[in-house]
Amino acid sequence: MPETLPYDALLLLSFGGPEGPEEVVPFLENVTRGRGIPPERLAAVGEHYFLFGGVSPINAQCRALIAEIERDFAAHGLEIPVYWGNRNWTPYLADTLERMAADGVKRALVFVTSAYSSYSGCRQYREDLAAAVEKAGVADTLSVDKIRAYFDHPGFVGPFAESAVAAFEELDPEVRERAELVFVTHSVPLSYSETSDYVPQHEAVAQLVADSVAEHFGRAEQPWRLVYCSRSGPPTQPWLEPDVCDYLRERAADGAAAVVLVPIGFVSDHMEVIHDLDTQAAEVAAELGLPMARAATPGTAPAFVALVRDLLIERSSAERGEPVERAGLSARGPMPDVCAAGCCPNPRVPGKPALCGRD
Ligand SMILES: CC1=C(CCC(=O)O)c2cc3nc(cc4[nH]c(cc5[nH]c(cc1n2)c(C)c5CCC(=O)O)c(CCC(=O)O)c4C)C(CCC(=O)O)=C3C
Ligand SMILES: [Fe+2]
Repeated sequence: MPETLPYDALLLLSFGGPEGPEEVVPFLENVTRGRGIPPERLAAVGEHYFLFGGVSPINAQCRALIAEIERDFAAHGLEIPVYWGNRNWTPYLADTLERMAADGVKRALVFVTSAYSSYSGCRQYREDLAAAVEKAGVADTLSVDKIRAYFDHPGFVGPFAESAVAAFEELDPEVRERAELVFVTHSVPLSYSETSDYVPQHEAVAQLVADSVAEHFGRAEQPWRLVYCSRSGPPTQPWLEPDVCDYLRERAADGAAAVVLVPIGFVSDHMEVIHDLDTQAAEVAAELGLPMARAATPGTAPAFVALVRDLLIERSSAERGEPVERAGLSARGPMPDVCAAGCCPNPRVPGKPALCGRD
């Protein structure tokens, strides 16, 4: 597998989620340990999972993506094995690292199922990698690098551009022309967004997708708005706003004709998408009599699967000291291979060891 040297494995690293009712509470305990989430919020989020039989969609989505990555690698003659580990549920990252070391893996490249920079989407994964390498006792035998943030890669933006157009086309032709384009991502505390490019990166993706929509429908310009879902934390702590449901109420009051929601914050239909958008926001829109369509996430779109291969080859070439072409559609990307010292900090837990960064 010369194209992927010096790497001898790819590790898909994700969030993890429960796969049965009895797993919901222990999963939430893993996620929120030491994070000061109010008990009411925790109970409410538990209910979101119970509404879906206690099963998060995320693990099945990771399995499906890995199956497609393996097929894509084989079709392109890449023989590198693909492993899977999660931060918050089985298969736990530390267990996977232990198995990789036992299999003889020496240097792995990590693909995280989060496209943007922020504490939650980047450094927290790198801190968990540091902790898991320690826990697995593989620090001396197995090293890991992390693939850069890929928010503006054509393999991520392209599927959203297509699905946004498809969502407009789902709407009644009567309202399609006047439908408003609304991008949705996961809210984070302002203390995270102020210390990362989280918002400008989303704005860059939103503009690219809006440009594609405008071009497809032959419009001079397609206005858009970025809104947020899944706020948690105590009410006293400021988070990114507006919330998607509040925004829908505001737009309906102003006489909006229809909305197209594009969940650019999510690589697949996570709980936030199937609950906060398809259940909660859809309910609010129905009450308001506001027609709503929701664009698909990349999931296992061929372009997104190919993105993983492209980023693996990009990073492998870079590590071999070869010149590389880096795909990136915005002025904000491509991001550096190795995170800058002190990037994406969590002001509440400073100084935790993290891998894959200059610090
Ligand atoms: C930016 C971001 C992403 C995107 C980047 C990425 O993909 O990693 C993300 C992903 C996800 N978040 C997820 C689930 C949860 N996140 C929580 C809590 C929090 N998320 C935060 C941010 C983010 N989260 C933050 C700032 C908190 C507060 C606590 C803290 O400061 O860390 C809680 C606790 C309860 C609650 O308060 O909601 C849960 C259950 C799932 C699984 C979904 C599924 O099952 O399909 C996924 C993919
Ligand atoms: Fe989250």
